[in-house]
Amino acid sequence: MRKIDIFDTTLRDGEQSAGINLNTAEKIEIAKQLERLGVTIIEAGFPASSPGDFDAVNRIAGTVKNSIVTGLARCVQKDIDTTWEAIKVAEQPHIHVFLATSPIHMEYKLKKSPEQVVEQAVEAVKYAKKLFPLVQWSAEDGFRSDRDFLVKIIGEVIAAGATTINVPDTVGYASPQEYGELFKFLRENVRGADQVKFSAHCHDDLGMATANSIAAVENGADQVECTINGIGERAGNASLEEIGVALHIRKDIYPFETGLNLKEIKRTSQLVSRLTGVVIQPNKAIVGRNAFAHESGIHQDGVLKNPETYEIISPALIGEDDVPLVLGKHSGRAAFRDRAVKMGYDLSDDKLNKAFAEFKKLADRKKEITEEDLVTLLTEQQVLIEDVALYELKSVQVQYGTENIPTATVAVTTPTGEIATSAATGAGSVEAIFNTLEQLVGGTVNILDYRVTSVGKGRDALGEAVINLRYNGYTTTGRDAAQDVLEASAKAYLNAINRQLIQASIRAHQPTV
Ligand SMILES: CC(=O)SCCNC(=O)CCNC(=O)[C@H](O)C(C)(C)COP(=O)(O)OP(=O)(O)OC[C@H]1O[C@@H](n2cnc3c(N)ncnc32)[C@H](O)[C@@H]1OP(=O)(O)O
Ligand SMILES: CC(C)C(=O)C(=O)O
Repeated sequence: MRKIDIFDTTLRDGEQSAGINLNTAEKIEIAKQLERLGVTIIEAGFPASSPGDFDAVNRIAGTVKNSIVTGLARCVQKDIDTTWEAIKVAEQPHIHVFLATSPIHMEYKLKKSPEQVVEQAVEAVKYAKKLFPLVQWSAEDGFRSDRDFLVKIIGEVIAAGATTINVPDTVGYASPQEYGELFKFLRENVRGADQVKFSAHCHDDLGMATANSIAAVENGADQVECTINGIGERAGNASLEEIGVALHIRKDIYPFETGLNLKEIKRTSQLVSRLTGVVIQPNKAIVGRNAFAHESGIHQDGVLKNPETYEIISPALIGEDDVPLVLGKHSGRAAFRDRAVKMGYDLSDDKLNKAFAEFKKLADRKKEITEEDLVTLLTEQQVLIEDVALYELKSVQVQYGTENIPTATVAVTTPTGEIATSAATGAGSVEAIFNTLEQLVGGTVNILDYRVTSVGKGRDALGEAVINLRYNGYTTTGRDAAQDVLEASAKAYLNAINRQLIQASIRAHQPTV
């Protein structure tokens, strides 16, 4: 099988994503994980761009042993010298020099003629080659460049000593067919093409980065440049996990070997997400939270009978634990029964059907059915429990003024059916309400977390309050929504207390599960 080198640029092009700024320690941690993942080359940064980038590239070059470490440089001596200072500690020093070749970049950005660009590229590669055994040269905006010009300049940089030629689709404009054809054309027409590696570097502006990278590989590229989770400038780069897994899963049509240790993918993806702060979209291929989550009844039924009915990738392939079937409003009896059995419940068909009917009602109201919800539903069917009396909010009133101490007066119906009223002050309106409710429910309540968010948009959006509290030695989360955030907060508080009452009753009746 033909070897395809994975050139990871998470730490360079990935860090060029708006809002990402990694420090040296974070970059080293990611680089070590990329090494475990088995990438061929790690582009650790752009050493001449800042002392921080220099330091990170230098430390990574001295740390990573099983992947080649490279740094980006413009075609200027100062950048190349700085990159050498950063990279020379590496076992196989590698540099990535680039210069734009498209008419628009040459005329407006570089303000140079095509002849001057050829000269600058050749000089830079010759200079770099005196220092580095491995020199990659990139024709920035290569896809939008004139093909004859590409043939000429690439031929000349190969003669000058380049060992890899990268032809990026810098602005994500190519289609898979066009990008593939470009590689075929260059392989067939560039002088010295057989002496170098060709590399693909795709951006995802039109959502085609992965497809374009694979088209390049099919047409002669030996290396693909990509990032973890597809992060990168603008819409991002081709995503490493998509390329690696696609080539593996479809090796029937892609007979290529990447050398990646696919089991490290999930861990790498989560590390990058955590350190960059870039949340992975739930439906992101391969690494999204929902990538292996079957929610609908017909799919779940099929997967239970044979996972391959709906699963082309096993979660274990990328190092992900078994993903339990998601129980939601589209789930069917088969998935519900499967979960009940896995949780240790042994219900008759009749009881299971009753629990399932309750589950469907709840799923219509709630986005996510938690394990705790299921315990409640299933235990209610397993044993008969008496109705649990709960607290109910009757009224809440707050006196607030910038010159006054906020005071809340709250009335509730207690589990014994009485109406109880109390009042208390607090540093703010919410604290005054919580202090009053604490008096009403009795005992000590510790608020562990409290958040208010708006549900929907606009002035009339509902406020949703979520509160996590500890009461009677147990922790529960309550939530509620109301037009007013103070009312929502009071209801969420009582909801959390009520859930404890329900849980206490269930615990008293629950079999060992
Ligand atoms: C497609 C890509 O992803 S390319 C990589 C993009 N990454 C980055 O730019 C991140 C790091 N960049 C930086 O920190 C800064 O831009 C620096 C340090 C590199 C340069 O900063 P400055 O000297 O202030 O220049 P500035 O960024 O304003 O402009 C870039 C200059 O480099 C020139 N240039 C651009 N690409 C190249 C190149 N490949 N080779 C040589 N010169 C280049 C531009 O023409 C411009 O020159 P000018 O000032 O004579 O017009
Ligand atoms: C420097 C080059 C390879 C680049 O990042 C691009 O063209 O997108």
